[in-house]
Amino acid sequence: MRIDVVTIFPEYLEPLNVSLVGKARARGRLDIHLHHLRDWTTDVHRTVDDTPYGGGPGMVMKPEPWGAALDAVLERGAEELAGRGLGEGAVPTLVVPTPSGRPFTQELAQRLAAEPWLAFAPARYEGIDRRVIEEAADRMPVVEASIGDYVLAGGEVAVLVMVEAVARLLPGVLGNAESHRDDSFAAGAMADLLEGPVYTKPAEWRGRAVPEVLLSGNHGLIARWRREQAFRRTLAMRPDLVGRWEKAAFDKHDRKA
Ligand SMILES: COC(=O)c1ccnc(N)c1
Repeated sequence: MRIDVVTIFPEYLEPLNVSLVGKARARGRLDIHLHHLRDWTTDVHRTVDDTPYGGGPGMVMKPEPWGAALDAVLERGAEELAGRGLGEGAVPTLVVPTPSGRPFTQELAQRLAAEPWLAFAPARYEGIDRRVIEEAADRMPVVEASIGDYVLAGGEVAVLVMVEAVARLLPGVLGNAESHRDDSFAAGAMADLLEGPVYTKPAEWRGRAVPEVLLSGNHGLIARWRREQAFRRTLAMRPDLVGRWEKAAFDKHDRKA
């Protein structure tokens, strides 16, 4: 997967060089290119923002630098991907992190993980001039996504979240290929349930023993206990998900009947 990020704070994305994402890059699973938005400004002050039409607080990111930056991203990326035989005229899916976007969920992460090329447009200030997103949508898929109901100073932190959530789903990135099978929110038997408690050695620690069932070696009992624990945790922490899970479980049973 190729990932391009256009930003005025490339240093914010340094964490993409370490740990899981860093290893994926070193193994050639991920090819990440950072682009400094100010490289596409034309004035001596390298200005990327201006006052909002219609008045109001803060500043808005100007369309010209973004338009030129996205042109360059598409040109360079298409050349590189064509060189790898990934179809002439390939375009990225443009991901715009914004508090006014659709929820960034495990399902959306799975969808993005299936794409060969993603481009991220993190905004600062009050956001990017709307015409940039509209013009981009004329030439590539655009996904505006929020990582939660809160506002950040800039979208770069959301890019880190989204890239990590996507990268860990790429083949060969997580050590144990099954690791994300039972993730919270993953598809499959634990779909829509939160992950239950996990334990490791020692069997007793500060007077607290690991639940007996996990030491039993009875995989059927262990699987049932884990599902029950996941359901309890979901009921406690995210009762809103229980309805979805019950429906999915019912539909599955109903289909069998
Ligand atoms: C500037 O970007 C944000 O504030 C942002 C981006 C994505 N998700 C959010 N919840 C906020």
